[in-house]
Amino acid sequence: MQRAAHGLANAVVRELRADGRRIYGSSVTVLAGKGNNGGDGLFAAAMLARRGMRTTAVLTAGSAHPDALAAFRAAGGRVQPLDDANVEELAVATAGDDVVIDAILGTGARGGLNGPAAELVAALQELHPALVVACDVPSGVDADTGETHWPVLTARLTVTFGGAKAGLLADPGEGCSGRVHVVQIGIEDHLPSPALRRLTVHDLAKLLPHPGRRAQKYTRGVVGVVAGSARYTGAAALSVEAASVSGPGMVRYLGPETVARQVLARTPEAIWEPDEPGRVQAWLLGPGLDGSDQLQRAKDALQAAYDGGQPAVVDAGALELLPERCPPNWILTPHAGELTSLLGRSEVRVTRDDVESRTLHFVRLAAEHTGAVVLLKGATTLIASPSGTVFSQSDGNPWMSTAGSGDVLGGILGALAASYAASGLGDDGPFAGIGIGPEERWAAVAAVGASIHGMAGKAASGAGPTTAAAIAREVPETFRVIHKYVSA
Ligand SMILES: NC(=O)C1=CN([C@@H]2O[C@H](COP(=O)(O)OP(=O)(O)OC[C@H]3O[C@@H](n4cnc5c(N)ncnc54)[C@H](O)[C@@H]3O)[C@@H](O)[C@H]2O)[C@H](O)CC1
Ligand SMILES: [K+]
Repeated sequence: MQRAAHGLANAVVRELRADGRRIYGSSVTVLAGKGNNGGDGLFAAAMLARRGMRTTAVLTAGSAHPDALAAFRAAGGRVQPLDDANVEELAVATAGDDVVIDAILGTGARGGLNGPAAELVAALQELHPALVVACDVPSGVDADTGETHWPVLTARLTVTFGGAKAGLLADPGEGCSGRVHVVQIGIEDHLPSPALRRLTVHDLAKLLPHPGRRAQKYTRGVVGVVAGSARYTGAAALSVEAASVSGPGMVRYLGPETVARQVLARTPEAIWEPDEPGRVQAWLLGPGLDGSDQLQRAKDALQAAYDGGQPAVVDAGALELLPERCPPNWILTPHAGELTSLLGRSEVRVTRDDVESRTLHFVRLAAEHTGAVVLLKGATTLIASPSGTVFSQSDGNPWMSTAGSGDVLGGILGALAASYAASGLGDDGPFAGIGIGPEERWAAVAAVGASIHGMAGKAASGAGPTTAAAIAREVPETFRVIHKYVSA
């Protein structure tokens, strides 16, 4: 607990300094619950009091961790028990402080806040305190699933202990947590393996496909793309362009001649396949599909992938063409609305809102029911393997929610699937090298793609508007940025 409290107190000091504020004389209120989460908060506030901060503890449950409360009082902190009569007054006073530490509920929470604590947090959320730092998890966020129970006080920073909890890596929980800072407290070796895994740029540097000295275009991975239509020519152009800049040996395009002309105008390196396509190592099916001819081409390609054991990235309209059970090297890329339809195929009747409030639960369920890797697109992208492992990537920014962005993601994924199908997923490959087991590797491939897409989108956007085409154009530079992290 002391190490946790030290980590929390130091993070608060760093954040205040980054805001250009003095520590001495600044004010902090810790909202302290009755358990060990409150204990962490009170011990941390005692340390801040000893550094000259004006400190108040609002005891939200009447009692508090005895030793921590004693330490807080001994350090000169002011204690304010919360009750029905002083909610408004305490909310206004707390909101005016330089820092609010949310230490009401942590991993011991069952459901969300209630009573005066809930009223206080709801009022504080409306008053927008200058700086909110959550202790371990924002109170009201389920540490295991990321599900949230209103009200939750949105944090700028969450200081968590031992490891990033799943609830901080899955929406809606991630959206309430701000930046996450992990404090090592010496229990790491005793923690179960994380329920969610996030690939870092260092992981990506180890995993990115690299052509061997004697590579040639057929050995580096050829991807077949069935996308677009007379009505949605852009989807074909964007997904083929994105695939071609993501490292395959070649991109074969299947679609109507009118669309192929526009595709080749943007990506002359692609090969149009008007009839039986040449050999591919992976498929991308679905962006912008419309009309019976394209749907038939997608059906034929899906059947060829199924019969040939080839990986397939299945997006948008092609999601309607899936067999009852998919091979584990298929990557489905629904958004929340498409996930509800996917789940409906196995009689799971949910709404888009249901999915968005329980993203981790439903992405896992979809992978289990379909047998495929399921990549659920969103502010945080979750990638579930049918084996139950989930990756969480959150490298992009909200400007990427623009037309065609999903088509670009599909192209990146298709190219990576082709490159890795040619080599890299074996037990002697880079995925095994970072502890990714054989049943998780296709989910990891999808996580690599989601991360590259996010990084490219954030770079293309800077802090402003961008387009899907600009995201695709940023992919080569993103590979170069990642490559800088290759340890010498
Ligand atoms: N796990 C570890 O190795 C460490 C944990 N640390 C900190 O401890 C908390 C978890 O503390 P715990 O006492 O188990 O529970 P909480 O403090 O999270 O919850 C407080 C208490 O409140 C009651 N409660 C449960 N649900 C509700 C609710 N919805 N409304 C009101 N009250 C509720 C219940 O009785 C709980 O016991 C962890 O987050 C860390 O901050 C250590 O510091 C580090 C090691
Ligand atoms: K908390």
